[in-house]
Amino acid sequence: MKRIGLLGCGAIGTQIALAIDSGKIPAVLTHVYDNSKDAANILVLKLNTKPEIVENSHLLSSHPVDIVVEAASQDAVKDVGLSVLQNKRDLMIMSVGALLDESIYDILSDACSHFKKTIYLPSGAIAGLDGIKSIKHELESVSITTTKHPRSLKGAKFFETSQIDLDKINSSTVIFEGTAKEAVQLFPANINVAALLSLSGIGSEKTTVKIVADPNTDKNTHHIEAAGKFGKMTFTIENIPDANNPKTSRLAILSAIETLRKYCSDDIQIGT
Ligand SMILES: NC(=O)C1=CN([C@@H]2O[C@H](COP(=O)(O)OP(=O)(O)OC[C@H]3O[C@@H](n4cnc5c(N)ncnc54)[C@H](O)[C@@H]3O)[C@@H](O)[C@H]2O)C=CC1
Ligand SMILES: O=C([O-])CC(=O)C(=O)O
Repeated sequence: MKRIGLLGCGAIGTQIALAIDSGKIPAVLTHVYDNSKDAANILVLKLNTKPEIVENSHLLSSHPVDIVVEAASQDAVKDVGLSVLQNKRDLMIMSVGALLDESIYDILSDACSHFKKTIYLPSGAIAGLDGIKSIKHELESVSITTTKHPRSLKGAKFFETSQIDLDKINSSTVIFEGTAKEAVQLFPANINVAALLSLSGIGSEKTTVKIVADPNTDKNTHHIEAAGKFGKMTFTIENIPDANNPKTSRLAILSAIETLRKYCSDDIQIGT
């Protein structure tokens, strides 16, 4: 049975832990960490099989786990990613935006080959990455338009310098247009999907992002358009937001659970 260390006990981390506890993921959750001690304690209370709460994030991979699952923040990836691989553990990353920093990407990618370990990036809150990966050498343009309720965009770095007041938006409004690289820096908890799209396709400078605040939506919608020599692909994913964290879609949680289930099972593997 695989042993899992969990970094981040919020919306995604909690559902992953419950999926392990219920046997849906055939593994044991042995260690957890969250910057918020309360978040870690509340999670452990919900579990039948209690993991140990470690004192800092680096300690997760010093224990004999097979994989560390990051469901915390881009900073957490930058802080512990390398040490997880150096300790010869696999790593699953949800805060994929961190990898659009080329120096972080190169360090982690080199460490994977050096230590013979793998980083897993679940498809998160979107679908279609199998197709994008297959046609990446023939891709000419990729765009993603993400529409969320203003409450799901609150707290983003973007608003520290923008004049836009989310509380005053009363109809669907484009609040950001730019590259994926800019988007993940300005909206670190909202647009990791643009990082997944960039890494699967033509990179973060050529992948374009539009973010729309719509007070009349109750979904997190991602509309992707890709075109090139191969033809054209469009995907629209209308996600139900998580009840505890409206920034995060239910699909992101389920894709994390499915990626881990696959990692922990000897099974037929479907898809590219
Ligand atoms: N790849 C994808 O498609 C998606 C990725 N995400 C990303 O996944 C991550 C987790 O998402 P949620 O669980 O919804 O967030 P959340 O905000 O509900 O939970 C995050 C937890 O991590 C903790 N945390 C934050 N930084 C930390 C650090 N440096 N060290 C230790 N603990 C830390 C927080 O205290 C919090 O309890 C976020 O970065 C989010 O942006 C979310 C949705 C989709
Ligand atoms: O869950 C979503 O809809 C997308 C999201 O927050 C992200 O990509 O960071």
